[in-house]
Amino acid sequence: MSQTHVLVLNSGSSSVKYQLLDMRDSSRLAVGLVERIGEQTSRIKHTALTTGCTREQNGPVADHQAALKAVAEELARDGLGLDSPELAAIGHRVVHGGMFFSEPTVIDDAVLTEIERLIPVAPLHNAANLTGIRTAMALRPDLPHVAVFDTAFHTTMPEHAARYAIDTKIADRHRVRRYGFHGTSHAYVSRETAKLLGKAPDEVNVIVLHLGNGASASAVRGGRCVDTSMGLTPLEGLVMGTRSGDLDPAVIFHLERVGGMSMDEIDTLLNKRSGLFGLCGDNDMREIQRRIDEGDAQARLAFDIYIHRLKKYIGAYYAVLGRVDAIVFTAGVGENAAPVREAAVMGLEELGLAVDGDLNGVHGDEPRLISPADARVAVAVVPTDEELEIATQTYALVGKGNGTYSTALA
Ligand SMILES: Nc1ncnc2c1ncn2[C@@H]1O[C@H](COP(=O)(O)OP(=O)(O)O)[C@@H](O)[C@H]1O
Ligand SMILES: CC(=O)OP(=O)(O)O
Ligand SMILES: [Mg+2]
Repeated sequence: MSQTHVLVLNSGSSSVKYQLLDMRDSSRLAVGLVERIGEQTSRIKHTALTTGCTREQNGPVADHQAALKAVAEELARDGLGLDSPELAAIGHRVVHGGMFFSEPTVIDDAVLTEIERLIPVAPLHNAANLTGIRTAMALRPDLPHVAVFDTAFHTTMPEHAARYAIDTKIADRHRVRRYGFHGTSHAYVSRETAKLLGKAPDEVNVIVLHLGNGASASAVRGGRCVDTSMGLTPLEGLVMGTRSGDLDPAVIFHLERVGGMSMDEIDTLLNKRSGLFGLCGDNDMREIQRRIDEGDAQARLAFDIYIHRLKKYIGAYYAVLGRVDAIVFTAGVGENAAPVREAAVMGLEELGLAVDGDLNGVHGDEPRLISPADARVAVAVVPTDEELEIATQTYALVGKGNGTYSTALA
């Protein structure tokens, strides 16, 4: 039997998203999500596209290892288990790849060690990624497991965008630089945007706004990333669901010296109790919009701070690129929250940016333009598909192309 299936695992800090695809036509055979891992209220939602059947289970899932076992069981119930002879490879999203990985990479011991070494600079993500990989490798040690790194797409950033203005020797010794994240999404969405404009990726300059729970912006010139808003860790840049994004680094000294907080407490504050959640007690944009509609001033201010930061990055990346062909919104907030899109470009008409109210209000799953027909710069909504991109890169690497596996560390 030919091996044409790829399983993609996207292990997040408290969730595992997965997709099984048949790479002959990139069709999805099964998709699912385990969320709120480690809590009493975990939920597993699994859909087999082969039968159209969806199952949901509620109840505690203790950790990522248990979550992976549950995923394997769900797939097996539909005859799509991990023991399938049709499985060609398993692709894993890995958030931090440091300086080493600019390409998808077959995972071996050296790669595992490097992903582990990077845990301190992606604390919410790399540990979960690693558990996902180890559990899946134990279930199918015979298959190639491929890591696709969030940082990879950003390795093209020029030094003047990637370096912080601190002592070069200290920065180099500790590998302190801007790496950027969500790269798989920025790569996929910028390419799809070129397609939507009827152009080749190397012909267009795009500002991608990936607004999910984590959020980042990138400036993409001719298909290559030239700047992005996340830095050494996924904390820098935009206001996010629970992360602060940019702040004066002296805030940290102040909270430690004057506020009496420990470094761990400040870390938790900035990563888990800041952003929209810290500002108004909610991190879900749907809830924030509902509260604004009811006249809630705290939710309104949180929204305004979120938009103000977003606008500053649009302006910054406009300046970095010089010429912008499209601004594109993606991920949970970007794809669904029309008021965010409208507010983000409001007042930027002089830059050629506007949204058409009717087009912006239409909900859909397809890439679409929301700018007026005569707009100088296209404004678009392009749903991201990190899992499809990971599957495509994984399948290409394992060989169906050149037949060789390579690791960036070899
Ligand atoms: N219909 C909607 N309207 C507004 N915001 C939404 C909607 N659906 C999802 N969101 C936002 O998207 C976020 C999740 O985005 P997603 O890209 O799935 O995040 P992640 O991959 O980081 O978990 C939610 O927290 C919520 O703020
Ligand atoms: C890197 C990052 O922030 O990822 P996520 O949005 O999945 O949390
Ligand atoms: Mg995401």
